[in-house]
Amino acid sequence: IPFRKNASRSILGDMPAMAKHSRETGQVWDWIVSQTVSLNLPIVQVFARPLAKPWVILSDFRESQDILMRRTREFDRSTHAGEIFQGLLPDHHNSMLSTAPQFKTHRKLIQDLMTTAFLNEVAAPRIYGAFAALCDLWVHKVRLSEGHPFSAYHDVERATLDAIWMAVFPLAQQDGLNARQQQLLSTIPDMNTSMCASKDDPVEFPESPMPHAQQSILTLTQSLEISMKSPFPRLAHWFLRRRSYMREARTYKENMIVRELEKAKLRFTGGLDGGQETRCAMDFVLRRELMSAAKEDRAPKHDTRMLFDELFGLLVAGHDTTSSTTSWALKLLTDNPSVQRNLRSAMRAGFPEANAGQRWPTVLEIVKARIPYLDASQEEIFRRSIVQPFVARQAAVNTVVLGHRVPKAKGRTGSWNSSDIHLFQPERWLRQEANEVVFDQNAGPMLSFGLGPRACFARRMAYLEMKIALVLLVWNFEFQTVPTTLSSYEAVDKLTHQPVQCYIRLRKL
Ligand code: HEM
Repeated sequence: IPFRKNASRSILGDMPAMAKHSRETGQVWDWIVSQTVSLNLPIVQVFARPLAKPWVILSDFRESQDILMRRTREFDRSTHAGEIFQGLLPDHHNSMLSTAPQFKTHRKLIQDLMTTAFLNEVAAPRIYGAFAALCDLWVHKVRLSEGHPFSAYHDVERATLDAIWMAVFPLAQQDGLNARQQQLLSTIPDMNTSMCASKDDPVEFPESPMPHAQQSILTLTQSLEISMKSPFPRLAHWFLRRRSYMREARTYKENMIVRELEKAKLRFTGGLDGGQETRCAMDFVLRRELMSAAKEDRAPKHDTRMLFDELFGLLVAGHDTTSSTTSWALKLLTDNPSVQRNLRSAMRAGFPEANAGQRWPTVLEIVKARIPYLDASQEEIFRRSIVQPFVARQAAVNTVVLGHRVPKAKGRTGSWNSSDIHLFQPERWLRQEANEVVFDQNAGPMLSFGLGPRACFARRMAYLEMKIALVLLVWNFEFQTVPTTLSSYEAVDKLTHQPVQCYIRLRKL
């Protein structure tokens, strides 16, 4: 398998080139992908760690699809990817190989969380509440910004953290982060925008302080950037965890889960058959443990490390990914006004009662909605944002694929035209069927959530969240163009692939 000749001359392999690129651009994964482009091959080797086996970079969708979905005995989740999370989440299934003895028990504990019952009845109303709070906040920002752009980055980060927090633990909407931010802005009469030299100058709003519990989750999540970028993830995270701010964040997080568990146990004192109000993911997980214990005739185990880490893992995996995706979505919609207009018209037609009543679509209407252009837009957002730019597997047995080109398998998935693959075009996910336009999820390749048994556990929740976010935001606001100095497509690789700039200029509709 070809590799960069310079890499083979040093014990550090490709590391110096990767580190230089990362220092200069803030990105890593585009350098790795660029190797397949410069060697003009779909399979190359990268020596990313000293004295370790190289990474094989495969940029052929069909081959990847085959490995992820069908060759699951030959390839398991990569140990290196697991090590990135191990320091922070040692007892989360994400850190484990599929063959690990505990993997199935962990998955069983959280299996109810992607059921339609949980998603539609518990997660959807809470996600809706979080994005409704974002819309309310932006009404204040429209008033205060007076047509000036502002960065949406922290607002989106707060909305997605609120959404996953409310889905995992009980948290009243008025205690959400954006509700607090809204309270703060409601007390400000104006932002003195007349002092700005130009209408294109961005406005900076004051931020309400982050509560300790939420700040601890952000601090701990951000710590993964260090393990993500290090050739020795476990060691790098071990050193980081010795720092006092990390120890403090961990203590806050642990105490918060202990408190929430105690409250949940009280909610469950009605016994197995009575009074079990399942209000959040924590309650679903506890109910599953009670059921397993009753079936196996043993006492329920509430305070296991497995339970702590699986719940905490939902917060970690659930906010950074959706926050980065929503930030990319705002940029793409801002820079593609015709898509934004088409999407809004499709929504107005798709929610006729809300349109006639001049009200927001309800959460139930959004969950039930089948609007091909909305589905296509969110699919295109996931395709174009690629917030996790790689899917990692390791060979579990000796296999022939790595050294040899394998003929392409023809599958149901279509293909993209390389001349327009970089464009944001929801239409690529639509096709004509008899007299109607339908959404076609197999129109072309996309690996944004991985594939196969170790694909994103919460893909259904992520789709639900993006659908609710798109409906509420595009229904309520027009995203107007922002100056080119505030709309670059530069990115930075942290835990996820994030835009450096996420400025918006809003008009309330
Ligand atoms: C736009 C949003 C999201 C994107 C793009 C995304 C993407 C991904 C990707 C690419 C993987 C690795 C898949 C593979 O190796 O085949 C993954 C795994 C995972 N994701 Fe997501 N994700 C998103 C949202 C979420 C949310 C909201 C949660 C939790 C509430 C979540 C929980 C997980 C978990 C637990 C895994 C590990 C699965 C395993 O190890 O088997 N993700 N995600």
